[in-house]
Amino acid sequence: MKFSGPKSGRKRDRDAAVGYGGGAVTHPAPSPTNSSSSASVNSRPQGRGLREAFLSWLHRLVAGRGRKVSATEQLTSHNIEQLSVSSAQEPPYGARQRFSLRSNSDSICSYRVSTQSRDSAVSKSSTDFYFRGGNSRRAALDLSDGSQYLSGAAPVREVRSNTSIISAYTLFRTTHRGSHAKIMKARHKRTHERVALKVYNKEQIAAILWQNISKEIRILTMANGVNGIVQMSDSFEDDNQAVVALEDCMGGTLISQMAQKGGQLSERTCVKTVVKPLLEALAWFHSSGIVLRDLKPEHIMFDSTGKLRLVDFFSAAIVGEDSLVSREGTLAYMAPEMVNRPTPEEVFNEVIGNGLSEADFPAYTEKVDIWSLGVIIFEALTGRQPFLAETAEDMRDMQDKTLASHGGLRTSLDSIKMREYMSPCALDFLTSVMRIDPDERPSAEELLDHPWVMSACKAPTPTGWGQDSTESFVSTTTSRQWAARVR
Ligand SMILES: Nc1ncnc2c1ncn2[C@@H]1O[C@H](COP(=O)(O)OP(=O)(O)OP(=O)(O)O)[C@@H](O)[C@H]1O
Repeated sequence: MKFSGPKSGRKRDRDAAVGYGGGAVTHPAPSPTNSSSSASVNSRPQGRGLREAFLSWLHRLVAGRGRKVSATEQLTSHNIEQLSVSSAQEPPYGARQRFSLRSNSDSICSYRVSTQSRDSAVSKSSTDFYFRGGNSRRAALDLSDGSQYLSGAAPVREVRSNTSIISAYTLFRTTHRGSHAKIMKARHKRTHERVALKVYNKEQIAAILWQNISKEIRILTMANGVNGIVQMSDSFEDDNQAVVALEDCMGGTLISQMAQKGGQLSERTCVKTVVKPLLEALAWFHSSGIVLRDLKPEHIMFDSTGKLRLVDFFSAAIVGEDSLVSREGTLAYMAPEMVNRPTPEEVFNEVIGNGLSEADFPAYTEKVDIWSLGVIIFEALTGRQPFLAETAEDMRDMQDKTLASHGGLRTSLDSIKMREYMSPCALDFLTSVMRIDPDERPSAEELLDHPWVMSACKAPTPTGWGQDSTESFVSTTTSRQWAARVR
């Protein structure tokens, strides 16, 4: 398989986000021959075609959204396997078919079904079922674990009219046009609360990524009350648009804070205002099975009191639901194991076209976020991005060369005349984080105990942005002791 390389992360601008190129995925109309199956389906009325039973079940499943479906209508992944395998019109591996189905539902779900073909030599294969309900809504259903839907455990969101959320606000002002959404500042008419409305126009997003919007809303719902994560006060989604009302992070991004401090942060300020709260937020995400995949300074914001708030979970993955195989994020902050990955569209096309399953691609882990954290801290302390390249190949080369060279990161610091400004303890922190081998990177939880973090947080310095100091510091606990503990 050959995949196109990501865009460069050199320029600090919104276009640097990569991995979302390509057009919308098309969903062909169902072929009548697909329905000619001879397999039987358990728990379904006699005499009904498999395809009709399947359609009916899917329809009810989506329409019910979390309501219990009666036992006679249940069609398990085992049945789907039979349906796929016994298809009359067998594609090369027997188990791959695509259905385009109609549904009146306005629910949002996009799921893949992994099937196993008994008749083919391929042990794993995937089938993607796509729904197009109402106005070309795309949704697909994960039948591999239909139980969560059948039992009513699926998250059910209130669906309201677009105007009801928008009309609650006034004084709109667009402040950012991103790759997926527009950010508008506004004020709530009744409470006078200032919000940042994130407005997605689905026409401008590849259909294969629509599910990411619902996922972002879900993650924001999960993060309710969690420190270090932007708080959502309202959300709305329909066929064409999604709007999320977020707390307004009036302190700006890490980039703007660095700019105000002359381009870089002192170590103490960096640890207290960025590293520690970021590690705490990451520890929460990772223990909740969420991998961010697009951690960068533009997504690190601050509220009016200077408290860190992470934003933008469009590219995040939920472990166990999403496969961690495709390339996401921004090249400059991408972990080495992520850089040469295929885009989501490329993975999708491989699955549909070549009989591969997503499970055939090697998966990465939450350690991709730990790498990004290292790059961000390096940048916050030095004002420079440690790795800059135009292409994925160059980036991998640079990561390897920098870290494998004698002196590693120290050499990079020498080259930008920064070594004298970084304490040995800070350098030790960065060196332990920026490892080519993800297994060698400590977890967020472990990093919270790193002497650099511990000692800076004990020191009696101002909280928030307050008065900054240019002083660097060395911890009393040796980094070696910490390293021995986490190994
Ligand atoms: N809650 C918020 N309060 C204030 N500003 C925000 C908020 N959320 C986002 N922003 C601003 O909007 C920018 C883009 O937000 P976000 O990354 O969520 O959207 P996006 O469409 O994914 O943009 P991009 O493609 O640039 O990443 C942020 O970098 C920040 O400057």
